[in-house]
Amino acid sequence: MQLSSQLGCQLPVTRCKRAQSAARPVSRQTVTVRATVEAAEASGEVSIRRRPPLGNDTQPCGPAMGYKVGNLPDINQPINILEEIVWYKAKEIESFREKQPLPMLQALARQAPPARDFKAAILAKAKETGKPGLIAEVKKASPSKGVIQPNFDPVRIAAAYEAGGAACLSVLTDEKFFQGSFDNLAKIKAAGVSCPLLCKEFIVEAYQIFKARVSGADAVLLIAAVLPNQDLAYFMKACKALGMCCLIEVHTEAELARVLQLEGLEHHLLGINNRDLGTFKVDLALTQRIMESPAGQEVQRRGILMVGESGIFTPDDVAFCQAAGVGAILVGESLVKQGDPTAGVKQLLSLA
Ligand SMILES: O=C(O)c1ccccc1NCC(=O)[C@H](O)[C@H](O)COP(=O)(O)O
Repeated sequence: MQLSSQLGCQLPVTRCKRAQSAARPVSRQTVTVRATVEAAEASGEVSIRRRPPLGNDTQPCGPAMGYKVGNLPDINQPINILEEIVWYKAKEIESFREKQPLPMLQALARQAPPARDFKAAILAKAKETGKPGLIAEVKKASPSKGVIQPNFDPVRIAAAYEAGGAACLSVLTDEKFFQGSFDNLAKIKAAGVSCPLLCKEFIVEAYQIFKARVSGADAVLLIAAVLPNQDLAYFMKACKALGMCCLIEVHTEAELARVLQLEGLEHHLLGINNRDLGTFKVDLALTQRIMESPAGQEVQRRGILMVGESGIFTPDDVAFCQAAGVGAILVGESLVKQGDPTAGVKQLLSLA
């Protein structure tokens, strides 16, 4: 594979630089000056820090964007759940890599059946139903709600979503915080479900993209709060080489403005996640606000497929997101907790 030598480097350049700068001592004053909510929101830059490679005991992990120092008892603690998840990923990836080194995954990826067209499946379903294309999420648990579906059978749920009219499926693979797994993804793929599959993971290394592909994913999630544009571009390139599409997720208008500078977005999807990662509150009005902003208008002008994510429970919520201008919705909790997910999908999309 052409890209294998480039992708053999596990740390994109920007991440190496961040790790170095994290090693410098951080004064309280620096934190006070730089770490304001306004600065984080206005910049649209990455708000999630990486854990220093040698651990927080030996290296401070840097000022926390978005938090006033008075609100943060210890800058070496994660500022929110997303940062906590991302810090844990380093350990998790290391343990995966011990069992399956990258060259092994790359060889398996070369033998895998080709990825299916995630974006085309959404557009086709939206045309057929007149509703936003549904990405239905196979989600057992979450940090905000704990266990959502105790009677969790990923293959049964995936097949039921497809029968109800979902365009694509999202499969949570994070084990520690969502009780998901890459095995669930592989099982759903092996069961012959024909909806294209999104690997819902917290990607920080190209290794995870290969693991997703080998497990049957057709698309992966990339989170703008975690990844600077240089990393996003690098991972988009890796996905393209593997025939996969990306769902690039933003939480703010400024993040959207930043990711709009990336090339080739027309082949991918952008998502607005309505969940505040500090409070866990979901607010669909965020999708509306961002779609009405100058960056949102640019998305519409350029015909980029937009996804409304999180907190969608009723047909009215679907109509609200559609009116805001999104062409797809990503729904987990409200569908997965239903006894009959097929009926749940039909009801949500008001399909006969
Ligand atoms: O779901 C959470 O509690 C959560 C917490 C921290 C980071 C991400 C989280 N969820 C991931 C998602 O984006 C949702 O699973 C997805 O958008 C579906 O949301 P919902 O329909 O509200 O289950």
